[in-house]
Amino acid sequence: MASTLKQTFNVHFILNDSDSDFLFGDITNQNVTKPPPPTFSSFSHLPFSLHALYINLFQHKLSPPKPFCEIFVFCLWRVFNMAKTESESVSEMVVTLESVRESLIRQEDTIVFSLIERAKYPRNSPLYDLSYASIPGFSGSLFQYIVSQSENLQAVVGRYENPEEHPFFPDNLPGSLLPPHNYPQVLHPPSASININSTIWDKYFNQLLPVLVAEGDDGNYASTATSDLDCLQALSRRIHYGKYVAEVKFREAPQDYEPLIRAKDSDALMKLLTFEHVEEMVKRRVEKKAMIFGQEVALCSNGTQGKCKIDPSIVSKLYEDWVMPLTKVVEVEYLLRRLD
Ligand SMILES: C=C(O[C@@H]1C=C(C(=O)O)C=C[C@H]1O)C(=O)O
Repeated sequence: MASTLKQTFNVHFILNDSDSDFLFGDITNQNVTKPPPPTFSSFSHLPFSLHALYINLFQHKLSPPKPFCEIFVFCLWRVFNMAKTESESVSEMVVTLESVRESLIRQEDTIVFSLIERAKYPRNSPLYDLSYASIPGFSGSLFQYIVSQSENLQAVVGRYENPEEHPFFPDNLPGSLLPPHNYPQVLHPPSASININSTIWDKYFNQLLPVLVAEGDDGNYASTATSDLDCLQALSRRIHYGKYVAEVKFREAPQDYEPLIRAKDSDALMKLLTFEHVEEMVKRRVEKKAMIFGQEVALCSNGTQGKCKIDPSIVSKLYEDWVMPLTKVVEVEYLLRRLD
């Protein structure tokens, strides 16, 4: 289905409002019918009724004067170009299993780099200690304070308008002050309520940090907090991207998913959306990335070759134990709402 849509978008020119309504409607409409191919009459809005004149000339077998031909060709070129640009921006909205997997692969880089950065600092536990900092008007750890303040600022500048982003402190966030951006409407709207950041937070601090960083306190709390937040946001974006994965899987096989969704059979949905061989590749690839991105780079041999800034097996374990399982939890949650 998705590849059919992609082909459709790539060949069809948007020439008037009703055509573009048709295309934008396609994204959420499962009963896609093929749009009519562009015909000569599609160019009827050419300036100065050129097309009517041209048809008359053709019908009467007259040959138009040369400058007229040139203007006509120029106008045609403009219309084709406008149509092409618009058609390309529409095709960007087309998501396929291949394109979402490419995005997940790119997000691995962000996650691995952010973990390497966090490992630069020791644990710095006062940052997370509820009794360490007393901030007037705020009850919580220094880290919670930094995250909630950062999210407030990010909300004002539009971060959470993007359906790929999910805040850790969603309550009482201010709205965006920016003009709205036209994000592609790919997801089924009820999925906006899915946010498993509290689970991600818990696993990050209780399972990942203890094995990723060394014990100790170097006082760099603000920098450490920035690194933690980078990791958490990258992990959150990756895991909630499961919404997009679920949407394309649903679109590609609604006949398989619909009965399970209606039966609210979470276990069967989980089984249907799981691809073990893909998960195996993901684990091996992130381990390799951690090894390559984290290696010491020296111009001449100084004994640090082969040394790695983080243990690559931690990253593959992280993916195996909770990044992929949580992504699939998001996928199931999404599918359970898909027919609402
Ligand atoms: C994300 C997908 O769904 C599942 C989750 C995966 C993951 O989190 O990397 C990989 C394969 C699938 O079992 C996918 O099919 O690509």
